[in-house]
Amino acid sequence: MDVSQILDPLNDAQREAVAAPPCNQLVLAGAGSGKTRVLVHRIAWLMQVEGASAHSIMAVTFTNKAAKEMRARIEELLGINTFGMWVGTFHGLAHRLLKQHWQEARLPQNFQILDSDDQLRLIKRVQNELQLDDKQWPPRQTQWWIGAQKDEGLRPQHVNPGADPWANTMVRIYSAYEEACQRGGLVDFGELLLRAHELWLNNPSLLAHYQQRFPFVLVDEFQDTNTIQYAWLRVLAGDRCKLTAVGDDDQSIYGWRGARIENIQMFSQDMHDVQTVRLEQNYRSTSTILKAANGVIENNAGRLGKQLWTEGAKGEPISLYAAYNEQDEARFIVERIRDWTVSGRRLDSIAILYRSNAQSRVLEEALLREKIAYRIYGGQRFYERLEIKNALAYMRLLSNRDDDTSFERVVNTPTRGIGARSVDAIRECARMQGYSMWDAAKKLVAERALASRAANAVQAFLDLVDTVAEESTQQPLAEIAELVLNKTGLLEFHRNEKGEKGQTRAENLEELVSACRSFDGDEDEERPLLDQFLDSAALDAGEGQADEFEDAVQMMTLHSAKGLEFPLVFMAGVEENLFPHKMSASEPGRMEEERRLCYVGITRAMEKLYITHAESRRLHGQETFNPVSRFVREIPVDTIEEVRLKTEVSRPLFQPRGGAFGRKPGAINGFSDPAPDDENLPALSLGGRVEHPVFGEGTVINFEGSGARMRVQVNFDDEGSKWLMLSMAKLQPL
Ligand SMILES: Nc1ncnc2c1ncn2[C@@H]1O[C@H](COP(=O)(O)OP(=O)(O)OP(=O)(O)O)[C@@H](O)[C@H]1O
Ligand SMILES: [Mg+2]
Repeated sequence: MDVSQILDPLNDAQREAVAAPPCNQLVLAGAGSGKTRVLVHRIAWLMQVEGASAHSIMAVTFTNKAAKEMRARIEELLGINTFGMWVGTFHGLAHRLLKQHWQEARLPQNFQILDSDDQLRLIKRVQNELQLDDKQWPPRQTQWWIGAQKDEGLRPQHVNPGADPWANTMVRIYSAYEEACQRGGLVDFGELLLRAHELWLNNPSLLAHYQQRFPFVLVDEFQDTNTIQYAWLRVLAGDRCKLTAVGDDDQSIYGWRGARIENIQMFSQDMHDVQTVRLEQNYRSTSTILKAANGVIENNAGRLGKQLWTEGAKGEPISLYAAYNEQDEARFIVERIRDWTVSGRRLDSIAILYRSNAQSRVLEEALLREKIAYRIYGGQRFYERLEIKNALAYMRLLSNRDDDTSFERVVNTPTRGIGARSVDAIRECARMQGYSMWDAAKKLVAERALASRAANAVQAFLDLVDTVAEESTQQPLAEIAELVLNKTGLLEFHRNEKGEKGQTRAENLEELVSACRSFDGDEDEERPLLDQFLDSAALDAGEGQADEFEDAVQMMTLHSAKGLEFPLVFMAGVEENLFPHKMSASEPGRMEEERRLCYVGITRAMEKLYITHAESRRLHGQETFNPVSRFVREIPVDTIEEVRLKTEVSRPLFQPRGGAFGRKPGAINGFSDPAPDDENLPALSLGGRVEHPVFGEGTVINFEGSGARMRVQVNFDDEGSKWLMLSMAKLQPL
């Protein structure tokens, strides 16, 4: 039997894990140490050497994509089909199980999965039936609460609300919601897991069947399992099945969604005869990148503690770029991508990582402008996002009431009591009369052809659009966008959604205001800026996602980058309040989770890492000034190098005070031989005092570039040192 292709590509510690006799295993190791590789090779080993059939193996992965890759890799190693092997995410596997055993799970055969939006709507309906006011009982909050109970494996009857009236009401809604789901044959995401768990608990013979079927279960990214997932695994494993859990406590980043790092420690206690394997050699990154990552994560307390080393080359230093704003940041990244591809590298060797979804917009625009293909991993392109399309539809109606697509899109968004039947009637009338839907709606209302409630709602919608249109005349584009978001209730709707999705949608909407603010339009165009903007947004959306096989830059949030690796990585927006996210500041636990996220980000890079931050950033419609992230300061200084733009002037222009800078007297700009575009710039001198409208007073300590692109570094008395674009910074010499 030739097992060399399974064992040869492994080091000793990895081999020990892969070739161990069947046992419970915990592989605990840092990023890039080959945990996922061990998992894959272990499966190959079990099949090749222990005689396990594909049928007898279950592997849990973090994404469906990872599942696919795992199968492909095993098939490549063994040259066999993995048909019958269960590989997937917890949710995917639970769904598969429930589909097969719908009767035992007390579900109708054609049960439907409720996505988060549908779930919210159902919760609203249930609350209305219970005569609970949405304002007092925000449905998002209820949704979040029910999800949290399910993640902990709790049904309504398991929750003890005590005398707390709030908790009592939550339990009441939970019960009613559960009944409604059961009546409708509906299963939400949390329910998939809970139901699958109960399926086994309630059906011992079925459980016995699966325990026999799956003597081997392997789990990747174990540090991010929640209570119900872990319970599910343990029940399945019983005391016969051998469980291999692979993880890294330093990469636990889903605590906010109920994941429990403690499961790693529990594992050794709960399972017997656990072989614990530590992998310490990193194969992914240069020693510089590894050192930086280690430097950051060391600041967390209570780690399980791991050493990570590499034989890899030292590589290039990490480049830190202080952009003066988000546009400059995007421009910088695009230029570096160009440099990289000029040297013959592919685009898909590059990833741009960011903390929040809304950050992608400026980056996307810069890439589109430069015609660089990109793909947003695990998400949609900005202008294709549901909430953005809704807002744009309103803006289109302002400009053209006869835009039927937009009319249909938002006539009942956010919901205002215009049902499908009324919309059908409007569409039909429009068709018969050759009207636009807008005109048809007006006609039907005037003729009292709709039920009175619907008619009122339609009238309210027509009035709303007219009013916003009226208020928008002569307004700048960004104000129009703000009017739309506020008056239509779109922003409020998403803000009231509890949980990450609502938060993300609200942020994206605010980001749309930023997009409007920085939209210049074409000077030669006579059409209103609004129309130009709408066209440009439609074009951006129409470009479509680069398809799966096209060579493209990968863009994603730091969360979705887990488990992946790329030769070149950009971490963008590494600023306080953005990353660490401002919501984490108050809780030490959350701050440590943000730091782990930073560790995940840094360790995605194989050869080269760029970290960028912006002195000023327009995000979510607001201009913010954030200092560089504390995480950057935690990176050892000898691994990092600040990127400076080349100074384009060679003549000495400086006026050091007291000669500390050892240059000939002179001003930074404007004094000797001013370039034409220098004329409006304030005359500053090195060592001179200046005042900034936001940062207050400070001392000029450095400069680079020239003319309109000159940047100066000012050490502000209260805010510390910052690089500012001289032409934009509104600095006053004192
Ligand atoms: N023994 C080895 N020899 C050569 N390359 C290896 C070895 N082990 C792993 N690698 C390579 O190192 C990289 C990291 O491996 P892998 O993705 O399995 O690490 P990981 O521990 O799962 O990382 P993460 O914590 O980020 O999920 C991969 O490119 C992998 O192919
Ligand atoms: Mg991995």
